[in-house]
Amino acid sequence: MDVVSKVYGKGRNAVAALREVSIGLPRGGFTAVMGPSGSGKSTFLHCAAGLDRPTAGSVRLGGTELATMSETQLTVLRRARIGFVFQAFNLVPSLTVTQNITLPLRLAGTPVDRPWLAGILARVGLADRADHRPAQLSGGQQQRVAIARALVTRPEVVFGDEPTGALDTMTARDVLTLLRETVDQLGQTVVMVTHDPVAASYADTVLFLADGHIVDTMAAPSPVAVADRMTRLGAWVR
Ligand SMILES: Nc1ncnc2c1ncn2[C@@H]1O[C@H](COP(=O)(O)OP(=O)(O)OP(=O)(O)O)[C@@H](O)[C@H]1O
Repeated sequence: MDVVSKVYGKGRNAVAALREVSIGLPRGGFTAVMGPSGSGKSTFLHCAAGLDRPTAGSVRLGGTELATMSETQLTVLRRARIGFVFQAFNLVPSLTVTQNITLPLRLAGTPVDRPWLAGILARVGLADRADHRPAQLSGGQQQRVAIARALVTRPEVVFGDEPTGALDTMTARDVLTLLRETVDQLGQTVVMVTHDPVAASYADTVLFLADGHIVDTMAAPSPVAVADRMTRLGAWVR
């Protein structure tokens, strides 16, 4: 990402959500994005993932420039090369676990690689739930389905927007451990927005945003160090 700016609205109502942000996210790394409310985290994620286009600047995935792509081109690129995990699991209630996981492949017209699918089901611990429907699963299991769905296309990057935001502490830990394993064992690149210093501590690097700028990065983050940095950003001052 090079000198990326994003302005919402026009004239006197214009809000600069990102201000000339330049950053490279390492392939095969786990990056967490933190910052106070309104600092631009979601905007950063949306621009990096091709869900939204920046007002100015360059966003690249591998060698592909995203900033100038049409909506249709972005849709095709997202389907083929990016995985998403959101706070709300966004599963289709009428489909089984397997059908939910393979939905991105069907949308892209890509055949299902059965051994890869079986491996993913095993990795997320749902091999014995393959024919269940989402309503028959716990919240943590549903988020595991969403992670499996994000991984099934072998995306270059998995983007998470508060992926553990709807989960209790223990279940959140399982999901974070799973994301960590995809990085360590599959070489997956993961970028995750979170409010939770413990969640951020599972990442290799934390980016801190404030007022549309990246104001700091932290390697090998501990929950305490992340919480301390957030406090100094005024994130939790009431
Ligand atoms: N669609 C939009 N139209 C106008 N302003 C927007 C829009 N989306 C975001 N903003 C503004 O841009 C700024 C950054 O918003 P963003 O959602 O990226 O922050 P955030 O760090 O993700 O916040 P939070 O932690 O509260 O989710 C905020 O001032 C917000 O009000």
